[in-house]
Amino acid sequence: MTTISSLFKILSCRDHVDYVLVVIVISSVLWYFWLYSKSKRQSPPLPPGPWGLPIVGHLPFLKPELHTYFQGLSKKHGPIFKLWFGSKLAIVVTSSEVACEILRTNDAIFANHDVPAVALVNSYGGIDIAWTPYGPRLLMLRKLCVNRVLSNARMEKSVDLRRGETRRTVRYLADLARAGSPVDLGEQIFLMILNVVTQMLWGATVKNEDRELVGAEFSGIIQGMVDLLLEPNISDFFPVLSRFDLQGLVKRMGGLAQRMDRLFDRVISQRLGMDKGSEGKGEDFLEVLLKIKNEDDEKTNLNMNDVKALLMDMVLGGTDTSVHVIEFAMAELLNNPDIMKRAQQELDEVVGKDKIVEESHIPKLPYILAIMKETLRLHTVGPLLNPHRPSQTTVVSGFTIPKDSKIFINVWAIHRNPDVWENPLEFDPSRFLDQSYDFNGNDFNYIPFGSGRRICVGMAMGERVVLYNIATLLHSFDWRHPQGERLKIEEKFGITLKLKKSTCYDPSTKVG
Ligand code: HEM
Repeated sequence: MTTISSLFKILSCRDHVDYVLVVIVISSVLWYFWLYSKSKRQSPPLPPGPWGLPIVGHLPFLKPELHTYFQGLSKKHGPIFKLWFGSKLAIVVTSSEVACEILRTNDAIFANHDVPAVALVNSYGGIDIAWTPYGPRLLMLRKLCVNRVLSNARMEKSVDLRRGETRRTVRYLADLARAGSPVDLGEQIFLMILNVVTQMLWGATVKNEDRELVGAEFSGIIQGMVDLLLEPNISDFFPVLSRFDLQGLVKRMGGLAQRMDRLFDRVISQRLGMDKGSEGKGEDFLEVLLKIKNEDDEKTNLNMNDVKALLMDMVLGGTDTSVHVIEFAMAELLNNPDIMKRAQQELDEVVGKDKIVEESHIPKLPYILAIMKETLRLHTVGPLLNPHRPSQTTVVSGFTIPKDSKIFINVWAIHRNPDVWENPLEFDPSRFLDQSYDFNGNDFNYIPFGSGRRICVGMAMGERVVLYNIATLLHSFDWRHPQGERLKIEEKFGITLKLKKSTCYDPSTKVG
């Protein structure tokens, strides 16, 4: 009672009424700010996305050609949308602006990859470049590879190893051409690139008589690993189940990884057994990596498993990608004889009709470079990059992207955006002749090698190998479809995009 009566007393006094009004106004303002800051503190929503089923989420609805499937969904759900793969949240990005927010503005946060269960097995526990999370160790490994193993200077020293392999394939194709036999070019390109890559890895180490044997064993293991990396794995969608390896994929990868490890041991012991005088002559990658391992440098500090994991990266990263770029380029050229003729004219002018192509000619072949760029635009062999993973929850384009979600950047769809590319489905290398796009990932409308901290470390080697081999195939032969038909160029989605059906070609020899 006393309180109420004193309140009345206060209110009855005019000074006190003013006082109360001031308190009410201040409280209202404070309350408003509290509400405002509370609403600010609530995180923005997750990106939109289609409905999924309980537990399995969107898994039952996925289509094998993920790149085209995601492109279709983006038309309905926008440039950034979400899907649940079991308990894993996937975020799909389909615009260069959002890709830039992820790969440039927030690059340090998103510069990690989501390691599939099987990849842990064939990468010595994820210690290689592709799976090491962003941090000092990754920076050290990448620097070492870019500056010392895959650098342009190092490439120069291994020119002879690459030339030998490519010329060997040309001689074989020339024999087939003379006999009038059509060529399964996909198979030949695979063997040629595999040999080129292995020559660079240990070509100066493995003796001639052992080469075929190592090559055959190696090729079988690589194919098996690529297939396993592609297989959808329950352990990745429900990590709590991973220890059961319900599909036995980890076990199968373990078998292949053991075979590969034995093969690495065999090659390494050959190199270690070589007499001191032969060191440095061949300049293969193995020799360089072993030298780095033996250096007394605290910052580098590689052990033998690190060396093997890096060799694995180069094999897996270097083979499939380059093979498919060359295969797509040749298929498009077969369908576009005018473009093939223009490329051959450039080669005849720069190289000469009766000479053979050398890597030193490459900087003088802008049209061949434009063919490679256009092939990588239209048939982006790394269509979704290697999915990135944020190390912390982040806001992108007004949406919350939770820590550890799986980020797919649909570069394939970005490269076909009609607002940027005129007639995007047409194969037209001349759009690259003005040099406005390069491979460095600075313009997010064109990022075939990725961009930022996780951009491909083998870009210099990939560019060289692809250009040199396309140039050699076009300069040495005229190519035709055996039945003279137009090819149906269909893509097959995988860790790398490839031609659905390998095609037969009719080569006729220009120079032997
Ligand atoms: C034309 C040929 C090639 C293309 C189109 C290509 C494309 C790519 C792409 C798109 C990525 C993923 C970037 C990302 O996740 O953001 C990548 C990563 C990588 N590439 Fe390549 N690549 C090629 C050749 C090579 C070669 C020749 C090697 C090695 C000898 C190589 C080794 C790697 C490695 C180790 C990574 C992982 C980098 C990391 O995660 O930090 N690539 N490449």
